Amino acid sequence: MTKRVIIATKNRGKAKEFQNMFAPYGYEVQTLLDLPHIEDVEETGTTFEENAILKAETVAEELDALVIADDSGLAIDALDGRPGVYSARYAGEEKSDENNMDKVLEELKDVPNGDRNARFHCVLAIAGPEIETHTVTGTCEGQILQERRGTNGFGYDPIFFVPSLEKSMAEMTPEEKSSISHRGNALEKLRSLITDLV
Ligand SMILES: O=c1[nH]c(=O)c2ncn([C@@H]3O[C@H](COP(=O)(O)OP(=O)(O)OP(=O)(O)O)[C@@H](O)[C@H]3O)c2[nH]1
Ligand SMILES: [Mg+2]
Repeated sequence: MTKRVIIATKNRGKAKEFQNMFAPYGYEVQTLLDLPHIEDVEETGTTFEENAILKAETVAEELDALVIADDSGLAIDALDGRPGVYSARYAGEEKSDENNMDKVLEELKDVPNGDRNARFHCVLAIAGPEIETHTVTGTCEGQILQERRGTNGFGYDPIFFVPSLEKSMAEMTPEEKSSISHRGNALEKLRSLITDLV
C-alpha cells in the first residue's frame, strides 16, 4: 500500500515542492487541490504559526486524519518585515505572483544592493485526531534582486537571491531549492520530530 500524507494547501507551487520532497521516502502527497470539497480556511492569524495551526487543525478535523499545513512568506528588512504574513495577497486579493513581485520591486527601487536583505519564513504545523499539534520553523536568508532572474519555482522566487548558491531561487533545480529553502529546512525538523512519519 502506498503511504500517503495530506498537506492542507491550495498553492500549486507548494504542492509540487512537497511532492518532490516526500517522493524519495515513498510517500504520495495529497493536497486540497485533490480534495476540492474542503473549503479554503480563512487565515485570520497575525503570525505564520497561528495560520499554520489554523489550517492544519481545521482540515485535520474535517478529514479526521493526520494533516500538515504550511504558512510561509517573505520578510524584507527595508520594508520593516513586509510583506510577511500577507505575502500571498501583497498586491491584492487575486494572489498574483507577478503583481506581488512588481510591487516589491517598485517599493525597493531606490534601495541600494547592500540594503536589500530579506528572508523567507516557513512554519509547518502537524495536527491529527491522535496527536497534540506541533509546529516547526525554517528560514532562508537572501537578498532582493533589482529584476527577475529564472523561471522555476513560484511566488517571489525570481527576485530572491541566495548567496551560498549564487542563484535566484527561480534559477535553482527543485532539489537545490529544497536543500537550502525555508520549507526544506522546516521539513527536515518535522522529520526528526515525527520519526515514524517518513
Ligand atoms: O518565492 C517564494 N518561494 C517560496 O518558497 C515561498 N513560500 C511562500 N512564499 C510566498 O508566501 C506566500 C505564502 O502564503 P500562504 O502560506 O498563506 O500560502 P498560500 O495562500 O499561497 O497557500 P495555502 O497553503 O495557504 O493554501 C506565497 O503565496 C508566496 O507569495 C514563497 N514565495
Ligand atoms: Mg494562504
